[in-house]
Amino acid sequence: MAILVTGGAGYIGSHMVWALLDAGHEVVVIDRLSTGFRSAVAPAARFYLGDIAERAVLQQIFLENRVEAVLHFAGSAVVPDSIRDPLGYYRNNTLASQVLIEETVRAGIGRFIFSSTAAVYGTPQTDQPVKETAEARPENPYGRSKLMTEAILADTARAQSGFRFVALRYFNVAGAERLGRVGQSTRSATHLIKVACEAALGKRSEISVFGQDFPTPDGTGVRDYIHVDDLVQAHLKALHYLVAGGESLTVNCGYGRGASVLEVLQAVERVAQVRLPVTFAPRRPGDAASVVADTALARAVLGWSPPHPGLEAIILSAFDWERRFLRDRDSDIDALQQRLAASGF
Ligand SMILES: NC(=O)c1ccc[n+]([C@@H]2O[C@H](COP(=O)([O-])OP(=O)(O)OC[C@H]3O[C@@H](n4cnc5c(N)ncnc54)[C@H](O)[C@@H]3O)[C@@H](O)[C@H]2O)c1
Ligand SMILES: O=c1ccn([C@@H]2O[C@H](COP(=O)(O)OP(=O)(O)O[C@H]3O[C@H](CO)[C@@H](O)[C@H](O)[C@H]3O)[C@@H](O)[C@H]2O)c(=O)[nH]1
Repeated sequence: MAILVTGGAGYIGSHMVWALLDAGHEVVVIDRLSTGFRSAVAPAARFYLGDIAERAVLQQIFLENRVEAVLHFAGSAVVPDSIRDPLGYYRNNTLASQVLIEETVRAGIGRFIFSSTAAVYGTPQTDQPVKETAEARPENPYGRSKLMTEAILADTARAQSGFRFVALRYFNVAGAERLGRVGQSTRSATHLIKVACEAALGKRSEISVFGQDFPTPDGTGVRDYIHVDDLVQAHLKALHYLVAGGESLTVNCGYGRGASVLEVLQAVERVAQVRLPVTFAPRRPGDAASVVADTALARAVLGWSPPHPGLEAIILSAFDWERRFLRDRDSDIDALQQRLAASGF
């Protein structure tokens, strides 16, 4: 039996593929390579170049492979892009997901894990950390496009007794795989930690802090940054949960710890031992002030309680990947592992 990973050539999906293979699963990937890379897909995975909105390619995959679960990462993931191109985001995150869900149900596959996001909360109105039961009030089309897909999944699971899902609401994912086989290679990245690592290595001439007037302790945006390896482990737990007969579930994936933009930039400066070329800019449209996960449900129901590496350890893994990516793709993985171990990660 195989696991289908949509978006398996992307940042998080490529880490997932390695982890599934390591756990002994057969893995099938579909990716249209819009933001992902063929080279990021582990060689042992079976790769289909295609769009999840294309029914024919999905039907071919389900015909040619005995798929027991779908892990759905494919999507568009950049908040500011969603403001510029809302229809593109609804098309790719909501409508294309609807096609995938429909074909999954039609193929009789009853287990589905969805990459949702903390962006569904907007800036939570209740006290933080935010629980899954908090009212979802997304502040941008990206968050709304994902929330609609959550609704499609919930309604489908209510109507189809054989179909169950876990929607994982990721907080801000960062870092590179501990083993160094894969990392974040996103072109023209907008993610704070990646952008800051690029600036530290001279790949960018400056890094902007978007907004200093948020209602947060230092006025800059606060997020719950989580290491990609820990997120991938949450998916393995979610898969076991569904296989064991667990009911459909929507659950946060974060550490329950917030860091401001300035705290992240200071940590990058400590890790990289450089001063960053920081400039200050107005708020970025669609950005929430602060969002930090309540982690109780993930611990209680999935048994997922990652060891909470420090922010610097997450940044170090991202920075080392970025440097290897820049200088030498064949650099010594042992040395990287030793540095990560020495950092307590
Ligand atoms: N990175 C984060 O911090 C974060 C946080 C919350 C949720 N997410 C979600 O996790 C998922 C993966 O994010 P990522 O950071 O790895 O992004 P990514 O852009 O690196 O990966 C997305 C992958 O999906 C592929 N893809 C996009 N649309 C497709 C389509 N219609 N058909 C086939 N392939 C398609 C892309 O080519 C890419 O390989 C996304 O759904 C994103 O919304 C990411
Ligand atoms: O150059 C930059 C980039 C970001 N930020 C700020 O840093 C914070 C984090 O921004 P970013 O790294 O772009 O992440 P988010 O906009 O929070 O979105 C990420 O995290 C979400 C979950 O919280 C995911 O759903 C998205 O896919 C993912 O891009 C925000 O306050 C931004 O305003 C800056 O100040 N300067």
